Amino acid sequence: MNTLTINGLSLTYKNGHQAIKDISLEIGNGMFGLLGPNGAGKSSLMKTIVGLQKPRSGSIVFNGVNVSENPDYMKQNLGFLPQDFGVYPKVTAYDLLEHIALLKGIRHRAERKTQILNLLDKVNLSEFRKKEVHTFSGGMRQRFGVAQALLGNPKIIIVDEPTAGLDPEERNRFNSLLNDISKEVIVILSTHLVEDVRNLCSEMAIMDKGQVLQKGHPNELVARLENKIWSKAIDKPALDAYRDRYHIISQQLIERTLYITVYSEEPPEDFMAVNPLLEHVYFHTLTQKP
Ligand SMILES: Nc1ncnc2c1ncn2[C@@H]1O[C@H](COP(=O)(O)OP(=O)(O)OP(=O)(O)O)[C@@H](O)[C@H]1O
Repeated sequence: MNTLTINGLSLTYKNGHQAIKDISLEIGNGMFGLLGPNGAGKSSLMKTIVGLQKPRSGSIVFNGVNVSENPDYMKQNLGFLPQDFGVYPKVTAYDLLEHIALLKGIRHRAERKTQILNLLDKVNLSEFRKKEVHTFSGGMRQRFGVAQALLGNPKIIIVDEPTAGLDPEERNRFNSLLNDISKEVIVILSTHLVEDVRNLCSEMAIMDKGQVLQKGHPNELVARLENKIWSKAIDKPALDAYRDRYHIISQQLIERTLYITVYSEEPPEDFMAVNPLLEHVYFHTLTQKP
């Protein structure tokens, strides 16, 4: 079992912006979802975990090793799948993996070859190993990204917004691949897609404005909202009046009718009861007054 323990972590950028505020998390094997809107601080947290930037205070301990004091240990055990690689070189999938394997310090030629062929098989790209990576579709690129992240048998894999730009079929295939690899390693998935966290993660945290506002098991967080979520179709001009009276967690136009969803411990008059979902947990958390 791998463990990542983050304790009282804070990070302030040079311009004085505090992107991480006193975060503590305990993460074990399996998929951990880090959910939050744009600018919440997810990337800042992940970059700090992998050692790309130093925290102002607090500690990150991976398998008993303090990451700030011993950054090499994290590097040796890390697989990182960024949102986008930017430029895809005109080299074949096999050759690019070979290059990355060398950078990761896999020196033994036969071992490199075995790992690369196994990984290409795992991500379903064996038949495309001689194709140049820049010709790959979005889904193929993401699967290639997983293969490079898995080179060197990492114990912790960090994945930043992995399904952005994938079509539904590619997204399902990619998600099931992540699910398979997360059994024996820590996979941290940073995303603003509630659905991906619901489908994949056994533990999660919701971040906003540099803070962790909520954490736990998705099903348990959903269960806490049982009998507290209500919905109603309203006339748009009445929205402000409802806002004054109720804790509106989201609003949605469905076939030109405006529906509001509210959080209330007591049944509000003329509202429909709604079965809580993880998206209600997310919106309720983000709209709670401090
Ligand atoms: N190098 C930097 N210097 C100053 N401020 C920064 C820097 N990087 C990020 N920030 C700010 O820190 C906050 C958190 O940014 P971060 O990229 O961590 O959020 P995020 O949750 O990953 O968002 P996104 O999903 O848009 O990537 C934002 O307000 C951002 O503008």
